[in-house]
Amino acid sequence: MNAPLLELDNLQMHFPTRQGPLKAVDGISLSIQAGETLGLVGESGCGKSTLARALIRLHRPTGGRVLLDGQDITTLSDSALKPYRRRMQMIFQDPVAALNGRMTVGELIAEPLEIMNIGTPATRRKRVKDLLDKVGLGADAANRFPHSFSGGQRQRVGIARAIALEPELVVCDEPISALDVSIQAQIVNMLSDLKRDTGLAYLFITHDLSMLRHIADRIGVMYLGKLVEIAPSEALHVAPRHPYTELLWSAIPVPDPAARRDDAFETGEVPSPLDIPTGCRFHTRCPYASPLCKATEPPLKTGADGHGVACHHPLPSSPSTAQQEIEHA
Ligand SMILES: Nc1ncnc2c1ncn2[C@@H]1O[C@H](COP(=O)(O)OP(=O)(O)OP(=O)(O)O)[C@@H](O)[C@H]1O
Repeated sequence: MNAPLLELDNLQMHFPTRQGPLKAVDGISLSIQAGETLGLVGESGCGKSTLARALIRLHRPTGGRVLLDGQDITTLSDSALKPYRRRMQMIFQDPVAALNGRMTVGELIAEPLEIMNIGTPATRRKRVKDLLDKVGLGADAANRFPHSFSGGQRQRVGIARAIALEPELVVCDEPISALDVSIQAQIVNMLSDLKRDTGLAYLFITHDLSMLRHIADRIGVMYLGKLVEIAPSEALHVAPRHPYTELLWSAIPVPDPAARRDDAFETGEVPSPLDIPTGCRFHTRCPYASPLCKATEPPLKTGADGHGVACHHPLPSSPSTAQQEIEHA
């Protein structure tokens, strides 16, 4: 396997609060290969956005390392980061909301090029036109203001701006969750086409697990600031090994009521990241928890098949394996 495009080594992002450190990201190691789509899932508040922001250095991590192409960028100053910034971009839920409403779409898309001193005004105008074309907006969109656009069109503007500098990694933080269902598929297909055409990699954060199955090469599952499972997308859907992943999957709506799975177990409350349980942080909600789980945090162990799980009592990797395990017991 090639050296990863991006590598996180025990990354931490703790926020100081009056009640003590809030451990939003609490020691995550993972890598993203060039051209790969890594999906990231987990309940609200588990630290997905914080991880995304720390890895593209919108936050300065409080511990661990971020390596881009082997270069340690964890603590680089803003000026030293500049050449790395163009290689990693982010798409937000409503990217235009955060931008200057007085700028035209053309100005918004050209802005990253200007900041990086790329091209002349004329070549930038040409590039904006090409980018608008690429995201399915006509060239006349350049002179309009984003607030006059629909949600789907605004997301296209956000994507054009994100890809203006030809990044190698784009972090997509819930890019479709605010859009009508009919528009969601168009945006996802466009992102897939861009990946096919340019070979860029995505970190894709979403609550839409069924969609992720189709677009992600691998999926990571986060719980209370930790990565509890990571595996090739299909393996994670067909044979999740962490009880928390099983819980997430059991919550996916099934179209055919007759095929609906029983609720795996009562979900209970997610503990506060200000007061993380001892041992395995999922043990307070886990039906399989043993005294070991309460006492000792399980490390993430990855098998030869690339399936990693952090659990003392992982679920069997497939029904046949389960049978073998029973036979050998
Ligand atoms: N700047 C900050 N200061 C203090 N706490 C923060 C800050 N940013 C995030 N948090 C806290 O960190 C935790 C993780 O938040 P984060 O937004 O990363 O979760 P998330 O998994 O992305 O949630 P969602 O799916 O709702 O977007 C939450 O408890 C949140 O309140």
